[in-house]
Amino acid sequence: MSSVQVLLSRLDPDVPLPAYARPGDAGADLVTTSDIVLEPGERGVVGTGVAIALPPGFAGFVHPRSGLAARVGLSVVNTPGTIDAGYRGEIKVCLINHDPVHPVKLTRGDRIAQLVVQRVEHAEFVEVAELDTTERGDGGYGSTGGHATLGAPARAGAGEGTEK
Ligand SMILES: O=c1ccn([C@H]2C[C@H](O)[C@@H](COP(=O)(O)OP(=O)(O)OP(=O)(O)O)O2)c(=O)[nH]1
Ligand SMILES: [Mg+2]
Repeated sequence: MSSVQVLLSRLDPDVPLPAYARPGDAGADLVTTSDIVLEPGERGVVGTGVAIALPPGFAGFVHPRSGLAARVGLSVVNTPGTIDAGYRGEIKVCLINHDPVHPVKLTRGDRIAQLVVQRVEHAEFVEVAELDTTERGDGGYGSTGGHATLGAPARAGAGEGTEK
């Protein structure tokens, strides 16, 4: 995998730097600098202890970790969070507990999200009178079918999805 050098400043010297867990991983894990308990449905912004200087033409995207999402319902409210190349502040993560029943307890140093660094383009928006015709046209939001349907309202206290 190609790599790009990203300058980093540690704002909290005692927490681990973002790191790729395995060779070839797309995301470098980010840690929380604070202990936090999120009640069901609650969100909270945590620091990661680092600031970065992405080169022009790159952006960072803060994604949830799938293991935490599946095991405890932890996600990122604005997933993926966008880190602009010009941003020099601390990378923060707006976490949310999607579990309907259990609180999520996080401890300083826990890996809570992952940063994906990608090349991005700036669009040059060119206004025209009419756009070209395509097979999809203006069909969206389930126009190709295959979407789920609503079931009966959930029981109070139900917390676990059922695998069928
Ligand atoms: O998960 C995130 C998302 C954003 N940011 C920082 C870096 C980013 O460059 C800046 C602005 O993010 P964004 O543009 O998404 O937020 P906004 O609400 O549009 O703020 P602004 O008006 O400052 O652009 O906030 C984070 O630290 N973590
Ligand atoms: Mg913005």
